This record gives sequence, structure tokens and C-alpha cells, in this order.
Amino acid sequence: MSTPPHAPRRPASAPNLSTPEIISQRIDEELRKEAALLKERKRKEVKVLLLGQAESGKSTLQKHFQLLYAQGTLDSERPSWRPAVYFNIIKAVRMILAELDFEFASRTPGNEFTTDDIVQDLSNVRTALLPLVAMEDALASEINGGVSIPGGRSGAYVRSGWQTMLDQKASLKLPETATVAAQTLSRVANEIKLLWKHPTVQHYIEERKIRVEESAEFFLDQIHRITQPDYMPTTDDILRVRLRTLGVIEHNFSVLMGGTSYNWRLFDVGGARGQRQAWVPYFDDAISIIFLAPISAFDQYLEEDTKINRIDDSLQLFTAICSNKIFEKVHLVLMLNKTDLLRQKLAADVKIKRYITSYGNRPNTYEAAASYFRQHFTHAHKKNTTESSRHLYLHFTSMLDTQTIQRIISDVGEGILQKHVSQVGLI
Ligand SMILES: Nc1nc2c(ncn2[C@@H]2O[C@H](COP(=O)(O)OP(=O)(O)OP(=O)(O)O)[C@@H](O)[C@H]2O)c(=O)[nH]1
Ligand SMILES: [Mg+2]
Repeated sequence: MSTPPHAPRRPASAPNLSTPEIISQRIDEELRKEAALLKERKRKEVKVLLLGQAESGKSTLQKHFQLLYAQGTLDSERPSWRPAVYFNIIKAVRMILAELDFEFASRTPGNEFTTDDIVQDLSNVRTALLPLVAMEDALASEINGGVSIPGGRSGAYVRSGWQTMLDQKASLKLPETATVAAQTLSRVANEIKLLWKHPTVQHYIEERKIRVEESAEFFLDQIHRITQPDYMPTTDDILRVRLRTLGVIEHNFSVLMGGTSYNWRLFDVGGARGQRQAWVPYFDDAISIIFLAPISAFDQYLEEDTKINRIDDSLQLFTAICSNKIFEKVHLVLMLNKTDLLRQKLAADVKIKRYITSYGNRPNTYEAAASYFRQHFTHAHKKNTTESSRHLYLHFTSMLDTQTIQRIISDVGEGILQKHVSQVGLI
């Protein structure tokens, strides 16, 4: 190969850039740069796990993070929540009808809530609603992208990237089954209202014979708004939607603190018992755990094991987290969540001691209950903390109180960041 006439000539004294030593120096330099970049990235990366049993409010808390730090992404995801709202309503209608069937089958004469006329009226409403109820599984399957939950459990859930999948498929347009569901819902909106407001249904709700999911009441009360053809979920709707999380979903936020932009990596996990083994690979190098325990759940049992009281399960899980060596130095935040529902239940005179005998003769008030649950969780932490310096940051929360929860997120965030900054020096 000949040198082109105008190519600059290497002076005789200049080093030969292709000697093995130079190549090796260059590789070293590249590796150093890469390591420095990695270190810098790690320095700005804050890894937080959201843990707790199913329905404890982890995904709802994640939405609040999103609302605070990445409002734009929540806005762009808005359309993909529409099928989920429909799904929540259809499921509630199905649960109400199933319970009515059961109650009517065993009705006794003279009961003012189950007269022949009432049974006939509600049976007509039922007939009108059957086509809607029949769509539940197909809608769940569409939301799930056709993948079913291991173990054959039905229902709708979200997994990593689900919104992108829906967005790519349909952008603002509703997917096929959801479109039919929207039309059917508009057609039977009056019947849903009739059913929901019916004194017999309200009576069974009060008597706690009909138990719908916690967000159902909110959606059913607003059925006419939701069944409008141009309905788009509000932020409140998104916060209320119930969809199980499947596996572990990572959410990234850029958070500006003290003039530096940190990359928050928030891991939201599926909380049901069968899902918990999927958490383990994410335990390494987590700087913080936010553990959610719904203290309103004292009268509820696990869906996956109906013998186990949900508060017991939360305590057991929290104990396991506290005693795990890998979390000895973690910044541990405990949110005793759903305080609004706890207040509601106590106002309706649901007795804690009926479900938790050790509650004894303590007053059935919010203050006494909150202090009792706090004591149990702090005790579990203290008993299972070998690293004496690990502190427990405890908050009573309601995810419906957006203003307060956002202030708590800011406070919790600062604490987590301080911990992070004190540890990055070790990297
Ligand atoms: N009233 C009330 N509802 C809440 C609160 N926190 C969460 N919810 C509702 O409880 C339901 C379950 O919340 P999620 O955030 O989906 O629960 P999760 O812990 O992510 O559940 P999994 O994904 O199954 O592990 C949703 O309908 C939420 O809107 C709260 O403080 N008060
Ligand atoms: Mg979830």
C-alpha cells in the first residue's frame, strides 16, 4: 500500500501509535474512563424497593412518585388506564350479582330486603347486566396481553412494559375488547346505578355480606361520568384503579436534589405469596426499602390463603425483611397505610378484637388501634435488628391524601438520599 501524496508524514521522532504497549495503554485508559463513568452513574443511582403484601398500596405509592417527579409520563399513560377502570367496574358488578344470587337462594319469608317484588326487580337488572359481566375474562386477557397468571388464577394484572405494549398497539384508540366493554357499559349505565343504589344491595354492603374491592365504591358512585364516550381517567381514577402487579417492575425517575440530578430506580413488586420469590434478585445493593402494611386489613384474610389474617401476614413479612442480613444497613421506611379505611371501619363499629383477639379490651378507636399496630411493627423491627444503627422511619399514610403523601415522599426521599450519599463514598 503506498502513502497518498498529501498525507502528513510521521516525524522520525514521533512514537509509533500501533505498538503493543500503546494499544495496551489505550485499552487501560478506556477501562479507566468506563470505570469512572460507572462509578459516577452508581453515585447518582438510588435503588429503592417497594415491598409489602398484595393490595398494600405499593403500586399506588409508585404512581404518587410518578405524579411528583414525572407527571408527563403519567399523562401519556392515561389512556391505557381506561380498560383497567372498566375492568374494575365489571368485576364489582359481577361480585354484587353473585352475592345476590347466593342471598336470594336462601331467603326467608318476611325479610323486607328480599320480597318477591325486589327479587323480580333485581332479576331484571341482572338479565340486563349479564352481557357486561360475560366480558370480564376477555377484558382481563386483553389487559394482560394474553398471558395468564401462573397457577391458573384469573384477573387482570400489570407487568413490566404493559403500557408501552398497549400504547404501541392502539395509542389513543381503545383495544378491541375494551371498545366493546365501553359501549356495553354506556348501554347499561342506568342498570348499574340501579343495582348499586338499590336498598337491598346497600343493606348487604353495610352488613358486609357483599364485599367488593376497595376502589369499587368510588367507581360505581361515578358510573355516569365513566360511561361517557369521551371518558378519560382522571388522576384520582388512576390512583384508585386496582390491578395486580406481576413480577417486578422497575420505574425510573430523575430527581433533582441539592443541585444534583439523581436517577431513582424504584422497584414495584407483586405482593401475593406466590410472587415473593421473584423479589430476591433485586435485594442486592438496595439503598432503601419502603415497606407498606395496610392497617385497615385487620378484618381481611389473604386471597391466596384464606386462613391467614392480613395483618398477621404483614407482620410476618416485615419480620422476615427486618431479620434478613442483606438489609442490615438499609434505610428502612414503614408506611402503615390505608388509615382512611381504618377510620371508616372503626366509625362503622367493626370490632378489631373480633378478628385479633390479642387486641383485648382496648378502645375500638383510631388512636388506640394506630398505636397498637405501631407497637407491633416497631417491636418486630427492634427484635430483629442486629445492626444497632438501623433506624425505622415510620409514617401513617393514606394514599388518597395526595398532598400529605407527596410531602411524605419528599421527606422520605431526603432521608434516603442522605443515606445514599453517606454510602457512595464506599463504592
Ligand atoms: N382507601 C385507600 N385505598 C388505597 C390506599 N392505598 C392503596 N389503595 C387502593 O388499594 C388498591 C390496591 O393498591 P395497589 O397499589 O394496587 O396494591 P399493591 O400493593 O401494588 O398490590 P400488588 O400489586 O397485588 O402487590 C388500589 O385500588 C388502591 O387504589 C389507601 O391508603 N387508602
Ligand atoms: Mg402492585
